[in-house]
Amino acid sequence: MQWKLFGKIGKTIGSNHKQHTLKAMAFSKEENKQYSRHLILDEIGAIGQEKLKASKVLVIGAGGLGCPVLQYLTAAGVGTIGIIDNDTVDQSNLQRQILYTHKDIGKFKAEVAASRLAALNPFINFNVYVEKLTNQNALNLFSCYDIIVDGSDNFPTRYLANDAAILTNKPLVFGSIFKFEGQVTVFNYHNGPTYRCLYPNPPQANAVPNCSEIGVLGVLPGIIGTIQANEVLKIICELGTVLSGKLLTLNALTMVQYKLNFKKNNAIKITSLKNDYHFSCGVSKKHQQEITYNELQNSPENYTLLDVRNNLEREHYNIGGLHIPLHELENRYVEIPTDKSIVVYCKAGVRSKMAIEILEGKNLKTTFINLKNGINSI
Ligand SMILES: Nc1ncnc2c1ncn2[C@@H]1O[C@H](COP(=O)(O)OP(=O)(O)OP(=O)(O)O)[C@@H](O)[C@H]1O
Repeated sequence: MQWKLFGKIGKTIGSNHKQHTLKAMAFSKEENKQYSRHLILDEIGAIGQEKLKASKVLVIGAGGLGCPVLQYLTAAGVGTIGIIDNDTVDQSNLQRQILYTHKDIGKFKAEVAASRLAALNPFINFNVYVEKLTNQNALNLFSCYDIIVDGSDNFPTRYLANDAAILTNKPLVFGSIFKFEGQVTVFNYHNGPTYRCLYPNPPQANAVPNCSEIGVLGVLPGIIGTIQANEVLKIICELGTVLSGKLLTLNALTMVQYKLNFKKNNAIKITSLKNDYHFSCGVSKKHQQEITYNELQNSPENYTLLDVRNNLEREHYNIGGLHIPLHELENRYVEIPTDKSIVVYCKAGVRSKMAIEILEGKNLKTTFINLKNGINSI
């Protein structure tokens, strides 16, 4: 596993924060100054701050949710923070991923995040993993931390993180966002309810689009990520009531929030990680032909292009071809010529897959091919 350390290299102190020998931790004059507003809180004080320093938290994803989680955990003085993300900064991330600037476009998020966070708090150890969380690395990685925070944006990662948290006996602080709504809860807290108790069945193939497909209010991950960070601090400092068995939902437009109770389902047993989380989460159950943009460029005359993005995206940039937005496809598929194979495209290759599923049910006498990773790949 490839990882780097930023900031101060700290002592390794067990895997369960409750077992840390707190008296071994001493704060420098500088740390005392940095954490002074925590230190004067009766509920945190020196003991709580020592617990924070002794704790190790892994954050999956340094995106919309990960950025505020990381900032507040760093500022609060969580001693060791792991950041796993294999993605690079894209200009469209800057609307909500507040650790990054224009200068960071194209750089690895996990690396940029760690160097920015080290400037915020030089007393923290950062472990940077520029890779994807997979069923190959999850168990080893999770076992190095006390608490896991899920800031990812996809179902395979959520089910994988859930199962790995159960197998390594770690609390998993979950957050998710969709347009104007967010959810937060804590899974597997003291063996409490898990993601599979709340959502036993993964959604149907491509049934739920992600932020790049549907959009998200920029401030929403800030709100939800901050609530996730709050849960982490509560767990470490043993404060308040942890959101275990309770799903907090928040609508940023109405500011209405609910706390929905859910129970542990003892019939659900996780004994090992699954071989293929992509398959089990239905990202692509049915095999679809795919073509890369480079392959398409070799013989464009052999294909008709079909753009299924919305009007605004089309106006902003397109690579030609017919334009039928996904939501109009059911009514307008008859407009598609069938003399050539159809290469369907969208921004990231998700809506185009949904479009192909629809079109394949229409018995048109042609072949539909997905443009791999959409026009993002150009
Ligand atoms: N399995 C995984 N391992 C590591 N990081 C992951 C994994 N799955 C998702 N992520 C990361 O989680 C972050 C989620 O961030 P966010 O929801 O803001 O979406 P994004 O991918 O950055 O942006 P967009 O969806 O608009 O393209 C991303 O940086 C992504 O790389």
